[in-house]
Amino acid sequence: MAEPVQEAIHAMEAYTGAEKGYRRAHSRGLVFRATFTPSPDARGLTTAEHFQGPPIRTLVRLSNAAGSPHAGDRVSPTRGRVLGLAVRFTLPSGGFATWAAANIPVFLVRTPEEFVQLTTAQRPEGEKRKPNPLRLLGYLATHLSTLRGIKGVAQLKPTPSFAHERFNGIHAYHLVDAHGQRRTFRYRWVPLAGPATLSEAEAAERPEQYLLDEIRERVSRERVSWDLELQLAQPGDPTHDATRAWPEDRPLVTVGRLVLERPYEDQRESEQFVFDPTGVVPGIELSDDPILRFRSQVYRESHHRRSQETKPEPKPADLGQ
Ligand code: HEM
Repeated sequence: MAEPVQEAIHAMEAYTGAEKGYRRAHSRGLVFRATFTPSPDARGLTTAEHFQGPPIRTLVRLSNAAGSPHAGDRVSPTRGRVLGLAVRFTLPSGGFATWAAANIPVFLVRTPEEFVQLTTAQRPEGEKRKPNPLRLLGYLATHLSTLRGIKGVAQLKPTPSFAHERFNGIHAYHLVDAHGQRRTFRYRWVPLAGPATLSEAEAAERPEQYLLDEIRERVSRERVSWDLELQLAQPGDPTHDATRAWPEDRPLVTVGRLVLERPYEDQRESEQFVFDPTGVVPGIELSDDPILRFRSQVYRESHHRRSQETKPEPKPADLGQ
């Protein structure tokens, strides 16, 4: 296996609070049954089968990005957490297509090597087990591109609900239509509930972990949905650098709507699922972003390890009950 994959997994296991039996990132989450309904506009852009017409049965995993399953859903009353929305589309021909997105505008690093360096630079040290700011500054001094990602993470506010978060696919992909025309895009899940944040006082009142209970309860009483928007690139927009956003004036096309239905009935089973961001089908192609293919390998290794480990018995609430 490629060396950087093992190094990345090692860095996550050693420095992010990852626990045996859990995902090495986004360890705490809940899977929902959902429906994805493609819009008529989608068909003209891609031959991908889940965009051709009838609603598609989908699984959605909402997660806290932390390595530790015990991490809080906000860093402090004024700072939120990175959160994830992963999907698995059931294809009409059998099999699945998968994606995984996060509520940050850009990623922190451009290459697998930078991921290992940054994760290692943030390692907890000393008696208090805190990261050494000088080490991080040393990394940043030679990697200014990471500042954009750090700003995005630092600007996250505590959220009342996953239902108010926008999740970005971050990497570039290509659409291929029936005539073979290719268009480059990035995707985002835009919440129909609109954006919302908690005030400092409201956030201070929330328990450390509140988001999974909140979303389970919300889904039982109202429709929770996101529109899938594609941002179409113009020539010259970078496809290989996840730390750089494209200008906001690029055209956006809404290609479908995702609606949560109910928690998946067997959360033990769904904890075994892997939401690989390279899980595309004909009609969608991967870009040259080196992080995209690397993620696929790292997720496979994370799954390999966690599926061979004994996980502590989860709380009933985490089993979708
Ligand atoms: C070098 C870059 C990255 C590495 C090494 C990495 C690593 C990981 C690992 C090890 C997992 C757990 C996989 C499993 O056990 O199934 C994971 C999950 C996840 N990652 Fe990443 N990740 C990277 C970049 C990203 C980016 C750019 C995004 C957002 C666009 C993202 C979003 C997610 C989400 C949403 C999950 C949870 C998937 C689920 O619910 O199963 N990651 N990541």
